[in-house]
Amino acid sequence: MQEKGNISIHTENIFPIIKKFLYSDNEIFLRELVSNAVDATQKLKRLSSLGEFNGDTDGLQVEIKVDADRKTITISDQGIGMTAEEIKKYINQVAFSGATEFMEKFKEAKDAKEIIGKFGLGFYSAFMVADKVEINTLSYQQGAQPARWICDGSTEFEITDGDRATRGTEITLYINEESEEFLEESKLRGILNKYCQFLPVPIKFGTRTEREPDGEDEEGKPKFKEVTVDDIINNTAPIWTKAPGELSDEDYLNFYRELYPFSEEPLFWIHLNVDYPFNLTGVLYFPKIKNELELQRNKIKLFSRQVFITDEVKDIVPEFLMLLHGVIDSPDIPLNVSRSFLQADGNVKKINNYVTRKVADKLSELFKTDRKSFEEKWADIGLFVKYGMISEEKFYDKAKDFVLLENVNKEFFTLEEYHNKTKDLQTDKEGNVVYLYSNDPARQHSFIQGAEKRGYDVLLMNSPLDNHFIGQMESKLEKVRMKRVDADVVDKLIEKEEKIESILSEDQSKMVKDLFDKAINKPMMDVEVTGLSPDELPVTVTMDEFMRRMKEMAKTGGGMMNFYGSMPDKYKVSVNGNHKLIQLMLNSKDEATQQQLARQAFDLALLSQGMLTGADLTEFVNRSVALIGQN
Ligand SMILES: Nc1ncnc2c1ncn2[C@@H]1O[C@H](COP(=O)(O)OP(=O)(O)OP(=O)(O)O)[C@@H](O)[C@H]1O
Repeated sequence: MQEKGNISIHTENIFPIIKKFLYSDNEIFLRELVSNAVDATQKLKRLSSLGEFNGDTDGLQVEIKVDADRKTITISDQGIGMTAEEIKKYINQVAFSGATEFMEKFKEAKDAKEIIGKFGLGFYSAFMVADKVEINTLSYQQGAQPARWICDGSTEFEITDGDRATRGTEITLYINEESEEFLEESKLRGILNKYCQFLPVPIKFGTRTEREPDGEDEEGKPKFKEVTVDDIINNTAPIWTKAPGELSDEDYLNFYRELYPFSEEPLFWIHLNVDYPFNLTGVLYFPKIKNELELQRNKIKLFSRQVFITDEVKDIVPEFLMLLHGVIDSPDIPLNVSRSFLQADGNVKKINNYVTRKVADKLSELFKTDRKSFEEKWADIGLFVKYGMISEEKFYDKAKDFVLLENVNKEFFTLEEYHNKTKDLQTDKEGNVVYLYSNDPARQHSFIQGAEKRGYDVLLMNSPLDNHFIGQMESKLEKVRMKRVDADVVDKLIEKEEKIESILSEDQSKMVKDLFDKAINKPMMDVEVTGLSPDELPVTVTMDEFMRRMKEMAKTGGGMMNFYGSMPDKYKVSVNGNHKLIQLMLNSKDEATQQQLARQAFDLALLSQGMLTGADLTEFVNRSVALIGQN
């Protein structure tokens, strides 16, 4: 038999065009051809289980070989094979019908890349790297004749009788000049590891030597011999294909190590398994995140029936879940994922919601069953939970019951517990419960101490997301305000009805203000004389909560925020009129001494917050030395 024909493509130059646009990703030819070989093998197994094929299906494998001299790569399987009729139908028509459609769409397309993503490349992706492709195949059907198909990348093909003696298909690629890199064994191995690591049929790529026990020597010590075995590059039964009940913790940990060698152990994991309304399996691991938000991304691998697709899972899992590691396998996601496809696909949204829910459920379960360990892991989990709460409404609704607030004394509270803890002492005159927080306990030590002396509690909010988280809590929690502990003097942090009166007369207050204004002599320092408890510090320097937040936002945001960003830093200098130092100042009639005392008290306030630097610090030290010397 010999038959020549024309593949039904109207445009002659289809391959050069496809090649050109797909060049950056041309390694996927191997994924496509190996998965076809795996499919053919799986089909045979299915026929066997249906009783439609009676031969042996044990030990079926797919083999990849490179011949650097002949410049060929062959992919062979022992699957169902094809008859000449089937080649015509599946290769000439089916495999290439995509190409025809592709060309039609391509002609009117504005963005070629988008179009490419929508089409399964399938068999003809072979022409991205090969000048000529040959199929040698023998169908499993009784009495089938072997067939050979050759195509040189033009639209012409040739089918002849083949000489293959065993069932299955062998595809030979005659690698073109630009693609010779694929003839390197290490290159090919890398691609196989990337795409085929978990395919369900053993993939053989060459051989390797192994040590095998070989009896005992004269002294009774075990002997070993070197044997050559097939190098099977894949794990055919990765854990996500198994039922959770069959798996131990060690299995999950081992799989994690297989995915991410040299990584720290994960904190815990979730086994995903759903078959309605979409199919999805997978295992997601919670890594130790700490603060390296950016570094951790792109660690989830996406598979479709155990074929690796991509590790860019944006759009398939919500943004915050991209911090997780692991695998997701869904046949409902096509091999060639394109952004536009994902955005339009209803399943993707459902997958998104499902994964979010499962993650929230798992966290909730951990919290309920072992709160102590949950608290211990909070440094890692916390960032993730907060990220989720900020970015996903659905996640917020679940996480609000297990998100923890940590105070500066390393105690943990749920939102409800914290509210109950603080509501009595920390409610202001407008009925708002004011949550105090510190983003830098070492620096804000004196403020924290002051607040704690009042019986107030101070939260620790020092993670990179806390600014957003604080904003979110205020908008979600009714009548809760957040204030950084150094936003004002402690008496005014939480404004109450009762006021401590200043013992100074109006004139005296005015005098003290003038004295300080003069001594400080800085336009960004606003002096205010107020009556605080006598045991509060004589001078405290603060920046208003609103102003500080606006400035912080201006650093990251733009637009309206620029207005605040461009304003100079403004601080409030609260002078405690009830402190005995102020009396001392007023009693001294010598203005120079008064000035010196005012400046010294101001500098001490700056010093306690690490704000005293440069020439001011030097001057302070000199002045202090002089003051000690006076006694
Ligand atoms: N190794 C093989 N053994 C048996 N049949 C094969 C083999 N390779 C390809 N075929 C047949 O050719 C058809 C076309 O293959 P092609 O890869 O282009 O598309 P596909 O596998 O159906 O879909 P996809 O675009 O997702 O790869 C297959 O559906 C299959 O029937």
